[in-house]
Amino acid sequence: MTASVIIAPSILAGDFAALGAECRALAQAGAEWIHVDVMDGHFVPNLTFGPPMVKALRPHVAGRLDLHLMIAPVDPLLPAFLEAGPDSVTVHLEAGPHVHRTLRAIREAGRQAGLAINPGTDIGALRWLKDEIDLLCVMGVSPGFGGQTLIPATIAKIRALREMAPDLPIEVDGGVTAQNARALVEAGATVLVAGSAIFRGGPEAYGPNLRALQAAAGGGPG
Ligand SMILES: O=C(CO)[C@H](O)[C@H](O)COP(=O)(O)O
Repeated sequence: MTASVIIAPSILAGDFAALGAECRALAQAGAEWIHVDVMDGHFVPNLTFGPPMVKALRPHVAGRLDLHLMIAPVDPLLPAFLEAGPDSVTVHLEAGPHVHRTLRAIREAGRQAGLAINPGTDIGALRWLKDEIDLLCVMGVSPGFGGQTLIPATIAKIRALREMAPDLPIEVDGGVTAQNARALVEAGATVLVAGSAIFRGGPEAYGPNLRALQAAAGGGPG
């Protein structure tokens, strides 16, 4: 499993005055995914990007644009975000009101459907939703801000989810560092979203930071 670990830099930690350049610099450094966090100031206590911003970023993302919607309700804005051109769209189980319908709409639009779960949310719902999703996003922190510390119980939670869904890509988002990457991957994570761990040191450090996280995770390039 470690050979296919993907590092997905979270643009939330980038320079908001130069996001297109940041995406290009990350691709140059070897990133194959860019994780884009949409926050609504309601579901989470922070406000970031709307559909026009995601659409403007799209041409600057050479690989996969992994869109994470931290908004509630999500359905009214979903068509505009789908039209912005992401490869995958992740919505929160907690955002409701009808997540099954939302996941279906994402797949019907030809995008990969992701389901995110907050640290305090029980994993039981996965049993009923796992056939509807292409990606499970396990929050390692309470969503809203970068730079937080991983909640330790995340590791046991990922392990339990991996048992429930042996083949499902599992992304962990929030608090990922070179110190905890190996434990997260050994528990079953296949995608590591990282903001602070990639962006610290500026653009010249993106490549070394990506490679350090990949090496710590124990996988090859990804
Ligand atoms: O979704 C997020 C926060 O809600 C971010 O993607 C996440 O926090 C990444 O930042 P860092 O690696 O600095 O924790």
